[in-house]
Amino acid sequence: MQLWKDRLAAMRPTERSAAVAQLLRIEEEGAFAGLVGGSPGADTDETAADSDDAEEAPAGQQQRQQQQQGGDAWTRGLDARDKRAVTDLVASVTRWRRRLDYVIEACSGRRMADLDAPLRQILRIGALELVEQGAPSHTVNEHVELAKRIMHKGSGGVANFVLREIARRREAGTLPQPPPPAKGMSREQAAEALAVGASHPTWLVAGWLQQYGPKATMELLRWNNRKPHHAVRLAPGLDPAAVCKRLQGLDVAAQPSRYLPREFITVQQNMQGLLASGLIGSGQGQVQDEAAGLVVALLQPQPGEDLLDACAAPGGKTLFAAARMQGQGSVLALDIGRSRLTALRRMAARQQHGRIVSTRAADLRDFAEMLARRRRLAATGGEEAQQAQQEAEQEAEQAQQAQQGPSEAAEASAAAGDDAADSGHKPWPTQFDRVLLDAPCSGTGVLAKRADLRWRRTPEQIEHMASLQGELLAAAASLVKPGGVLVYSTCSLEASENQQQVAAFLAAHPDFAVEPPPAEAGIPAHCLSPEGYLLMLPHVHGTDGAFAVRLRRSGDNESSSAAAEEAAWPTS
Ligand SMILES: C[S@@+](CC[C@H](N)C(=O)[O-])C[C@H]1O[C@@H](n2cnc3c(N)ncnc32)[C@H](O)[C@@H]1O
Repeated sequence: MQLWKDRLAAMRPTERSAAVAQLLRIEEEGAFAGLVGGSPGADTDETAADSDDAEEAPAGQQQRQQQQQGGDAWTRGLDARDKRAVTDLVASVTRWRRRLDYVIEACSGRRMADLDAPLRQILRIGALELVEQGAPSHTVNEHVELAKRIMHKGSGGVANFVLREIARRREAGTLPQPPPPAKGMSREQAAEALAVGASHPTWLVAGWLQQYGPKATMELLRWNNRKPHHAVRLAPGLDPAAVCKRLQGLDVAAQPSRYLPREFITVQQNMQGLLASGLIGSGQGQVQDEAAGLVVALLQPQPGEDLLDACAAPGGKTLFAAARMQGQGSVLALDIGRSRLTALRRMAARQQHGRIVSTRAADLRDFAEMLARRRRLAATGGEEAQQAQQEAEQEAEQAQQAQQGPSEAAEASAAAGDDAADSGHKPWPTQFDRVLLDAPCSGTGVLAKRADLRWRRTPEQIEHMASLQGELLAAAASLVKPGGVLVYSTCSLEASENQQQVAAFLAAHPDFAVEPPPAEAGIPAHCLSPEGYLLMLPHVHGTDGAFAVRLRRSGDNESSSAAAEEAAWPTS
């Protein structure tokens, strides 16, 4: 183990030392910038709690597990308020990292890459406090001490020199500023200038400049650097106005959502007060962005229908859909991530949806292939059809046993007060009335909440995701009944993951057509693009970014459906 790790673990933690530890985890282990030592489900302002979006990094999962097991040495002894301060500090440093590095490099004449990793984090924290938060110059002493304790005297000397120089230049009004974009710059130069100033990767800004233009890009960059606000979906039957009134009494600035006023509220500030109110802890409210809610509104699940949520975990949309179905029908929540489905089942039971929600851990492509085979067998009639039916029943039972240990089954059953534990036994249909494909994506629409994501994404990943999305979309389409509805959604702002996916899908699936949402779906007109897509832009709508399209499968064109299915899933 590196020396600094031992030293960090041995010292009595402070907010700054804990922040250094977490920043190192993000930089070296790919952890995400949120939730330092908090309890799961009680995430505060800067967490991934409601960005039911981009996948959770394995390191992030490890971190959650560690926290569930009582936290780690680096936060031991810090109370909940301190931990939230650490979370905020980590998020701010992560968000402003590129700009802070620019200032540090300009003031020190050294490249960040040449400094040791812990010293980089200390300098970033110090620079943030001095440059962005107006901390008094004498706080430099504390950073110097921290550098000496975690590393050695020499590191303290570097911290002293660099941070004093930043403080001096701040007093003199000569802090180095990244050059703003100017006339005559090439597009690449303008992207670079904007990206350094707003602390984003250049390639991302260059793409947005091309797709959205300079004005919208600058607004989006500003949005991503603001402290995010959150929305909460309320349990059915709760009156948003009454809940907001109660919260206002607790000094929580809350109001009914302007997009989903009957089910959501927004919380502008004081998330701590919200958590203290017990609304989330009691299961009466779930942190969920309004844009995610609108995706479900676009899907319009109806009581009594069979619904497949094809990429369901962690389950925010599954549970909202189940709430809309009022306990009637069935919701199959499928995801490749088995452990995240366990959490989803617990939440479903807690929110009284255990009766209609069942889960399945599988790759959607394999699952679609399996059901296509079952349909083919069933279509042959006779013995083979019976075999298909038996297979379905056995399979559902096995899945139930594999996924639900006895204690969990009992818990779900008790919490739901019904036969929740048996709900998974019903064989799934081979095609569904409605299918939601909330695809794995780059998550570029949630960068305000996921400060680390902007540094983790690469153009190659987006290319890879786009190709996966195309495959998942074809698989999901095969699971839609003739006449049924397919909603494809992402929390990405990239055309390659959104509009271009739809265009490619429609070209390969003539039995599907875009269906603009009917008035009853309640989607405000200004949230829809001219093509009828749901398009939530953070800087325009004040929500997470989201894209969704509602596609209707024709009911009378069986041959083209079958042809498309055959093309997607060869029978061999
Ligand atoms: C955007 S997240 C879904 C968020 C979820 N709909 C919600 O609202 O809480 C995408 C999900 O797709 C899952 N996934 C990725 N590849 C998959 C595959 N091949 N088959 C099934 N699920 C997959 C990931 O595990 C992740 O949970």
